[in-house]
Amino acid sequence: MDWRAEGIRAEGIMEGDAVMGVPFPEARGQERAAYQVAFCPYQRPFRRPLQTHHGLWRLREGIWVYLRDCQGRVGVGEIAPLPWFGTETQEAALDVCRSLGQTVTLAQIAQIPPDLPCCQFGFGCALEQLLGRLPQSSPSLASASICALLSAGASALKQWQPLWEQGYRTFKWKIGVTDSETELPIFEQLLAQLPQSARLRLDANGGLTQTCAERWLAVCDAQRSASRAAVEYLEQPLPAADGPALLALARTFQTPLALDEAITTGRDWEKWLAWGWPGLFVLKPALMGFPQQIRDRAKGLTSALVFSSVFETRVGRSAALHLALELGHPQLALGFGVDHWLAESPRVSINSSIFS
Ligand SMILES: O=C(O)CCC(=O)c1ccccc1C(=O)O
Ligand SMILES: [Mg+2]
Repeated sequence: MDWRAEGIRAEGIMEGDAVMGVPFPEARGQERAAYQVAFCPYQRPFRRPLQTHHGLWRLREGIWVYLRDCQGRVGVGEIAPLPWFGTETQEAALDVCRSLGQTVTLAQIAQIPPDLPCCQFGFGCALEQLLGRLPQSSPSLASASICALLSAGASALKQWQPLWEQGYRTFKWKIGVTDSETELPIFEQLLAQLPQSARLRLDANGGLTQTCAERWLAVCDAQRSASRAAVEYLEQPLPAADGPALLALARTFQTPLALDEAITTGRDWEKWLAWGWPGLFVLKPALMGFPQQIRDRAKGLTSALVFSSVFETRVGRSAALHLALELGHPQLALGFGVDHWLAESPRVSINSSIFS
């Protein structure tokens, strides 16, 4: 994969802001600036494998990207691929990093193509941090503004209380992992246990059939009128490709729906907007390309955006949370309560020896 050649050729057309103006408005006039570049792949195991409709996930892999300019200003970003959401693989991202020499220009970064959205995010965040557009420090957030991810199945019944005591008020529970005969009774137990002020998000990861989704939503609607803890929404009940069926469900039931797997690319995003999707949009910044594109895409949608983690380390998390605070609605908990799932975050250090 040699997109670098493209980037170098493209430098000729970098005078105007046709290309540069979009991803990095702060850097106008610096199109030819070259940055020293370094990268560091990491691996981070799950304490327990994460179970979703897509299967078991045991190891989070990604890459930290470092840039340094001629004044010694440094920025760091994270590439955290999620191929089962349609992004590039870790290997493809490593190919991109390895294909670079010791320096990269702004023009080359701006030319990373949309089929490498995690690379766009990683390099884009590193550059924005260096330019002062994204802060270097992580935001600190109260647990009440974060949604904590519970284990699938009956383990959730024992898991929510300690998290409640830590201040979490919104929880997410994966469904469509086993059959609904097993999951529905656990769901009803969970709702009965949770304090009335708690909110529960369900995430099927596209794993329900039409009939099953209707059953789940009928139960969710009934629970809403029973003034129990509320189901805030059901995320991606049907496969991403079932557009018309998803729209019909959203229009039939009271319980809101959220799109996740269905909106992984910019083009999907446009399509669902054009269809007039009445529900919520899950936005996983680390999968969504350049930070500036994320800002553009979020415009006018604030109250419908649910920001969500992809188990990135503190580098990507910090950038994603800054974007969430900038673009999201304060009443919608951020889907970043996932740290209890992973082994301690690998250490990230920035010092000169990173740059050869
Ligand atoms: O969104 C959240 O609250 C937690 C994060 C989460 O569920 C998730 C994390 C990694 C990959 C996919 C998903 C998902 O929403 O399906
Ligand atoms: Mg989801």
